[in-house]
Amino acid sequence: MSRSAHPAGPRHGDVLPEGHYQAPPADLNALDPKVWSRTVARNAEGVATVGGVDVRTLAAEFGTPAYVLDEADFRARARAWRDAFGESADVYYAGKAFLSKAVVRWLHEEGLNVDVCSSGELHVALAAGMPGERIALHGNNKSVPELEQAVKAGVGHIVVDSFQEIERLAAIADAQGVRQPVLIRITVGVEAHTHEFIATAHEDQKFGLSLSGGLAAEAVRRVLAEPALELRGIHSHIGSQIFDFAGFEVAARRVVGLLAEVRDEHGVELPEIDLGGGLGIAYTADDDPREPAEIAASLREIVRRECAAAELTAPRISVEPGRAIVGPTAFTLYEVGTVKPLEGLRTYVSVDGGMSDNIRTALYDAEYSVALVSRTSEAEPMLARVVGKHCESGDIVVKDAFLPADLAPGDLIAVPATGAYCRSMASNYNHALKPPVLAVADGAARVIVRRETEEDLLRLDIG
Ligand SMILES: Cc1ncc(COP(=O)(O)O)c(C=O)c1O
Ligand SMILES: N[C@@H](CCCC[NH3+])C(=O)O
Repeated sequence: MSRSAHPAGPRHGDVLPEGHYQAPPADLNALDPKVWSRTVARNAEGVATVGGVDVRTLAAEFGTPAYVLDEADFRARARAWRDAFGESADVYYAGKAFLSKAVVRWLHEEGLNVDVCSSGELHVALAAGMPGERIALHGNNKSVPELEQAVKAGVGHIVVDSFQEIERLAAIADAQGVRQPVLIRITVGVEAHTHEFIATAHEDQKFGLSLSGGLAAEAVRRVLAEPALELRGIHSHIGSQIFDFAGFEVAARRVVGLLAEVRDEHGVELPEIDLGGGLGIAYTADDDPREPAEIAASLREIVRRECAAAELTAPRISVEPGRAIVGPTAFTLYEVGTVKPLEGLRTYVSVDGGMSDNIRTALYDAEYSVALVSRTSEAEPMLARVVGKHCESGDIVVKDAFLPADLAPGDLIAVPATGAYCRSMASNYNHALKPPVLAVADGAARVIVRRETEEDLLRLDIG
């Protein structure tokens, strides 16, 4: 088909009534390594491949939509974080980004720990063989059973988030006859430059205990007074999808400041600080993330400098990257169902998934890119909006992106950088079936999380 297939669709250069859009890439067939996982390429027929398997084979064998995870890339990124922080630090992969048994096994093999924030995540981590001491538990409202399970599993530490939780956890640890290591989550008052829904260190939100309001210092007093709790350190997580490193710098400085106060008031030097996760990744070619080695070097230097100034022994550092490890390693593969040009606006490309497999665009106004992957095309760029099949006009996956003007039903398109917070935030809206996660490596693909079926839905519906 040629460009004339959709004569009414706007082209690059057309004046749009609202919003902005990314400039069309110089080559619509290129798969920019900035946003695609590392083994993605096109074969001689122009079909995109990942881990040596072409996407048409994946679609034929496993159906669409599907999350396609590049195992070699995942392992390489996990290793890069591990190596960057070395033996004197701990890397906890944030399971909320995406957790499955296969992923936990890879993390275990690559020497990383796991951070979980619910009994569901804890259960998966343990079921995959992650030792309890390499798991950390988070959450602003952990239930009593969740705390009991975590203490019983011997988790390495629990990050406490309220005075009530300190009491609750002390009672549980006491009843189980153990001394539970804990960190205290504090809010350092940093306004992280990210979407307000994913910033977590300002004062007016639900996480942590405020440093400036004195709640953090009071939490230290209360934990130290509990014989069943062992205060190991302080935790700060300032938000997510952050590129500006200044926030981490301020957070590290304030956390070390609290360690100095604790030493002065209680005569104890806490051995650990956890600076959380939150490092941004490239969703489009405009994003410029930092490498783990550079991040590790900056954090170490800030902590070293601040500790030297406060005459403290530098504590062990832990970090909790989620998105930065898994985000870039997967794409979502969709089949195009309908193509609807809207005169003077843009062309709506409907795919067989939508906000049920990627809520981030609707929730955070997130930017994504997209490409035609089942073939190449020499047609002109067409300004498109990739939408799902849900009963909601906000059901948008990619707001503005250029696709070839000959795009047609049956073509496969893929949205890169969907490894984090897409499957883990997927829903059954409109009774959509959650897509499978396929792990691809060395020329072979396997299902690591299977597609939901209608029987799964009916099994839950016992009415
Ligand atoms: C406490 C904590 N640690 C780590 C993370 C992981 O963040 P990210 O996936 O942005 O690295 C989060 C989520 O933002 C979090 O709340
Ligand atoms: N789920 C969010 C980030 C929040 C991370 C958890 N604290 C996202 O998709 O960007």
